[in-house]
Amino acid sequence: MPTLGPSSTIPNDARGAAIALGKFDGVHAGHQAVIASAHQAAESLGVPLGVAVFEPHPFRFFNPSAPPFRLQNASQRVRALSELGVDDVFELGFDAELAALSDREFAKLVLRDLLGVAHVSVGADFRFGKGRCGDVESLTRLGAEFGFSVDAIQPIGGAQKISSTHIRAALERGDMDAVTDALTRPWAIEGEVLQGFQRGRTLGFATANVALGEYARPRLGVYAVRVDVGDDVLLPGVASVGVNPTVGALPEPLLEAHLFDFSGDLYGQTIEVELIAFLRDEAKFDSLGELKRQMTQDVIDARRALIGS
Ligand SMILES: Cc1cc2nc3c(=O)[nH]c(=O)nc-3n(C[C@H](O)[C@H](O)[C@H](O)COP(=O)(O)O)c2cc1C
Ligand SMILES: Nc1ncnc2c1ncn2[C@@H]1O[C@H](COP(=O)(O)OP(=O)(O)O)[C@@H](O)[C@H]1O
Repeated sequence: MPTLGPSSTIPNDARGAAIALGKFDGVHAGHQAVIASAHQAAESLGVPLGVAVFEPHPFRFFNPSAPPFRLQNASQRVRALSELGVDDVFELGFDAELAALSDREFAKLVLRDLLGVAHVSVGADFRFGKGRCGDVESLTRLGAEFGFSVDAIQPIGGAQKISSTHIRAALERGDMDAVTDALTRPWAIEGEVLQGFQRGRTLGFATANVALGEYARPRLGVYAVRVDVGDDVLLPGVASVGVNPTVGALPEPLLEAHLFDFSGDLYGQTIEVELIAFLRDEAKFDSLGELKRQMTQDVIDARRALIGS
């Protein structure tokens, strides 16, 4: 999907929506509350429901060499938003031109001229415009000037407020129950299956390898997983997220998923791997025989962890 800029145009029937505006990386329970507020406005105004997101993530734009941190790729976000009943997702290209707009210019050029919004819902701590100059108060004032209503939604989750930062911290601890609760769905890595060193099949555990790319790094180790190999059926399996110290460490952690009771060819296909439960930390074994013994045990542990999940 091409990203939109202040000089883009959108189809006429997509204009005039009630939108939720933000980064929405993860589409977690807190984001869902903001989108529900826009949904209500869309229904009462009789207009489409839209979500406007920034792509790339503004943090990435300002910190090009920061470590990977994303909870979702752009197509996972679009799918999660469609499941909430969102009619249109507007990806606003976050570049030097957009970053330089003042809060008033953003409201005028993007919200009024480009999208023609009827309503905007944001999180209460939403900031926008050059140097984060705009906030809910200025957005509300600009809405009155440019003809849209504004709602700001307080964070949900009480003292332990649900946030992308809190989810990333839970991923680093391997606390997949906390991650799944906050996201309202398991965390999943989507990517193309790459060629590895072909050692897996000789060990008796063929593994479909997916690069982590822009995804946040979860705790390194072994997980019980469910894998969508492209037909919306979830296949059970066990996966390692690690650098494989036993066979000579990789420069970057890699996701390797072994699917139970499966023997197809997945190279080049896009698969989505849901990390359901953390089983153990990655270890360096003295021999391939010991690694293989542990992997056999991992399969048993993963099968058990997947029962009832
Ligand atoms: C369930 C599972 C657990 C694994 N645990 C470890 C581990 O603890 N230490 C390690 O060095 N590699 C571990 N690995 C990675 C293997 O070293 C790797 O899959 C194997 O070398 C095949 O690599 P290849 O796909 O590049 O051929 C694990 C892999 C799987 C599927
Ligand atoms: N049960 C399975 N789980 C995962 N991948 C499998 C399975 N059966 C066959 N495959 C295929 O085998 C490939 C992995 O084989 P492997 O020997 O581990 O090589 P690689 O080093 O490329 O990971 C996968 O990418 C997939 O195409």
